[in-house]
Amino acid sequence: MSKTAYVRTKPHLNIGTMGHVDHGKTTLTAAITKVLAERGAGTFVPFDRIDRAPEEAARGITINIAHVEYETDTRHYAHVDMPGHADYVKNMVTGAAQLDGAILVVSALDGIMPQTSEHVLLARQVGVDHIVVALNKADAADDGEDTVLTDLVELEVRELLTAHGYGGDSVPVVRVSGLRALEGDPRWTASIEALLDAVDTYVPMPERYLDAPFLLSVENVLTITGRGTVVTGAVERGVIRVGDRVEVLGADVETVVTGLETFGKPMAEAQAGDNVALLLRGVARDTVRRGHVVAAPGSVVPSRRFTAQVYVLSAKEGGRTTPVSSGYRPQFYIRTADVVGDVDLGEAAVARPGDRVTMTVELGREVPLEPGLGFAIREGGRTVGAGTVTAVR
Ligand SMILES: Nc1nc2c(ncn2[C@@H]2O[C@H](COP(=O)(O)OP(=O)(O)OP(=O)(O)O)[C@@H](O)[C@H]2O)c(=O)[nH]1
Ligand SMILES: [Mg+2]
Repeated sequence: MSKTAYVRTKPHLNIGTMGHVDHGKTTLTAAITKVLAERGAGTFVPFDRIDRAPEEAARGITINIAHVEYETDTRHYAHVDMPGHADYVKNMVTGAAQLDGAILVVSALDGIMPQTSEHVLLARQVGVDHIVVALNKADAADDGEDTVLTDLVELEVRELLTAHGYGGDSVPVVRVSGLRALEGDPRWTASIEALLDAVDTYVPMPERYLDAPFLLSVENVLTITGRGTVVTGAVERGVIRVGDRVEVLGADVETVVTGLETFGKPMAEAQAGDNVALLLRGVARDTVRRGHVVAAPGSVVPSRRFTAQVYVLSAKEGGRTTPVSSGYRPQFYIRTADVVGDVDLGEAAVARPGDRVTMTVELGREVPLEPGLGFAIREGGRTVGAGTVTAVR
């Protein structure tokens, strides 16, 4: 079996759709691949191939993050379609951690809903610097030439983005219909073209740290029968080649990368920003888990204790209604890891919803940490805080 190798002809970026449940993220993702496939740049991925886990098909919602790839005239994109449902925000957090830009999908019929705001807040926290808005369902929002309702939703979205430091006045807001574009209606396929142009021009090519030692946070682990254990994720920094030695932090094994693929295409070398699958020599499937980190041997020292600047979400933002104090033990979502941690608030002693505080955290296990790293704090299935590491102890 020989597969066509991946050829890097254009800059590669990671983007994704986020937003409230049922606002049309998956439909829009399918529509984007359809419009580009008709341009001759990629393969159409129908809705039911994006939402493909059996539980998803049954419930009709996106649970796991789905990846698709496509190309515009100037760029190659890996696109993650993130879940909108509140229970699955944790997947959204780890998906967003690797995004260079995001398409915020807002239904023009419904306007801003709880996960619209939550996703914008989390995106800011995990370092997504550029958002383009797709005001979806524009086909159904207004009658005829009257766009009063959609105009109001647009204003509301711009305000929300400004409130989270995104410069809402300059963010592109494109009125689209994923559904009508999928059906081939030329007015609405044009709206998808306009959205893609906005992404191409508004989301800048990020700086890639190619000279740094290799690091990838494991998003998924799979077994390829007869070949071994494969881990997937986005390369955070550095370069990796077939034959390179790596260590898996968390599993405490050192091994060799014996295969490298991106979207099913073999590659000899992957670099920061690429979405890849790494075949690891002689590693048992159950020793590696999501949240482990694959890195150049000896290049990172994992730790447990850190100091952070944290924003405690207000009740209105879906956070707690009561303050937290030292001894609080929520879950910390760091890169793709999900680890329990003990909070020490020092002299402040308590933090109320809506407060910005400094805290020291003692994690339940060691993970690679560094100043500037963003994370989310969750408890009982909801996000209660978002922070940035300021010092590692
Ligand atoms: N009228 C209209 N309906 C749409 C449009 N886009 C999506 N829908 C409908 O809205 C519903 C939800 O669409 P999805 O694409 O599954 O929404 P989602 O945001 O991916 O939902 P989750 O992944 O569960 O958060 C479906 O019934 C779609 O057919 C659109 O542009 N116009
Ligand atoms: Mg979906």
